[in-house]
Amino acid sequence: MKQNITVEAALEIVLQQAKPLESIELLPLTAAYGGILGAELSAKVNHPYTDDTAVDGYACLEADTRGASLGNPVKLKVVGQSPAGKPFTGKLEPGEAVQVFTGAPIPRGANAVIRVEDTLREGDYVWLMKPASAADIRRKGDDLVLGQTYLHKGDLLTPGRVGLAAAMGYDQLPVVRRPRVGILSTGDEVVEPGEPLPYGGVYNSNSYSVAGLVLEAGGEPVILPKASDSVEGVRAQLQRAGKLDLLLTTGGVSMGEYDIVRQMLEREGEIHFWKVKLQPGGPLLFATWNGLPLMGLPGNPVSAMVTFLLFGRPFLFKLLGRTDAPYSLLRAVADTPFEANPTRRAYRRAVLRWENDRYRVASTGNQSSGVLNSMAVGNALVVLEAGLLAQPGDSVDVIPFPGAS
Ligand SMILES: Nc1nc2c(c(=O)[nH]1)N[C@H]1C(S)=C(S)[C@@H](COP(=O)(O)OP(=O)(O)OC[C@H]3O[C@@H](n4cnc5c(N)ncnc54)[C@H](O)[C@@H]3O)O[C@H]1N2
Ligand code: MOO
Repeated sequence: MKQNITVEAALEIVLQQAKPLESIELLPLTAAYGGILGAELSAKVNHPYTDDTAVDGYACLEADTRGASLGNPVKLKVVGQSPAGKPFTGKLEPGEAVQVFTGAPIPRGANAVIRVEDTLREGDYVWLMKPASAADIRRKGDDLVLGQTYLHKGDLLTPGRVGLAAAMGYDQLPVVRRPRVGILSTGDEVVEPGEPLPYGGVYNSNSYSVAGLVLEAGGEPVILPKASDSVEGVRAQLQRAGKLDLLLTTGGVSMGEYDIVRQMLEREGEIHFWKVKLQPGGPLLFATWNGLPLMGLPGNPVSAMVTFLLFGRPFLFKLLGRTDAPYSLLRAVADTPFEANPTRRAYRRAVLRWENDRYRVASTGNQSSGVLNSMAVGNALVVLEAGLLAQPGDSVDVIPFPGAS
């Protein structure tokens, strides 16, 4: 078992254990948002289907309209209408115009369009106050070319991408199965919200904050009932939960008194590392139990969330084959001091904002790992290498919380 390793070394071990999921399910478009695309997708159609008009107006021959102006309008005969969805099927001849509506195909014989506001209709005729031009024609395949690949394996299915898939002709999408992530909170003092809180008790927040993070990373959280005090009890709960891809436990890792989970690991597990040089979250543990990857998140509410963000989220991204980064890093100007940890890399909760063309960050205040409020008020972590503090005005590295603003 490795101990007291760096964040980078720990992440490498975590990622080594993350095996991309092979299973793909076909989901209707409305169920696909937030999922990860499991295959390359090429367009089944051209879009636009054919050359069409970008404006409401009249299609005609450009040569017929050259020199048209308010003082010298050009008169064309209107020979038909082409609303979107009901294309004009005839052929336009010189001196003629067809009334068209945005999205309608350009009739055969026409090569230009004039906007309706630059015309005057008079019975079967239309006066053009300007020359018609080809600029308002959208060309066949301008957006999508039949057979070309536009969406890629590993893409996060954002609303724009789901919309694009629909435009490409797909009613169902191959989506990577969401990894099932068990969440097991330990600790005798931990009580479920809604129950009376006894002296010295604390409500279970970890299961719920971490479940939200799992969901946000693309996983399916499975909150397990509080661990009973035997390995068999935990095993029975896990069996009831069905097959898991990762088990997250919270609590009980600080001094190796890892209670049931420790017993489980001793009997049938392998600990890959315990303790990482970071704060909060120093006592993080990572193991394999009975073939199941197990991340022992520290019990302190902030530590559990921060370690999930730094290690659990990248693990799930790899399982899902996501091609986007699990989190981003940017630079900001510190508005308040940020305290260093002498021996570990520190991640300080902060409020990040954009002001006068630059990012600025301010501490959320009390940085104790028990102050969960800081994860609600804050929207970012300031990253400080061991021994390096930051003073107001210094430029610092910042990780914005994914999905927060
Ligand atoms: N003597 C030492 N004590 C501690 C050390 C150490 O190195 N030596 N490390 C500290 C650090 S750092 C952390 S982080 C915590 C981690 O402790 P554990 O993982 O063993 O967690 P617990 O002791 O079970 O709980 C810590 C804290 O968090 C509260 N908690 C636990 N579970 C939940 C939950 N589901 N929801 C809300 N709050 C929870 C618990 O009541 C404790 O207050 O250890 C330090 N101690
Ligand atoms: O690592 Mo603990 O999370 O410092 O509080």
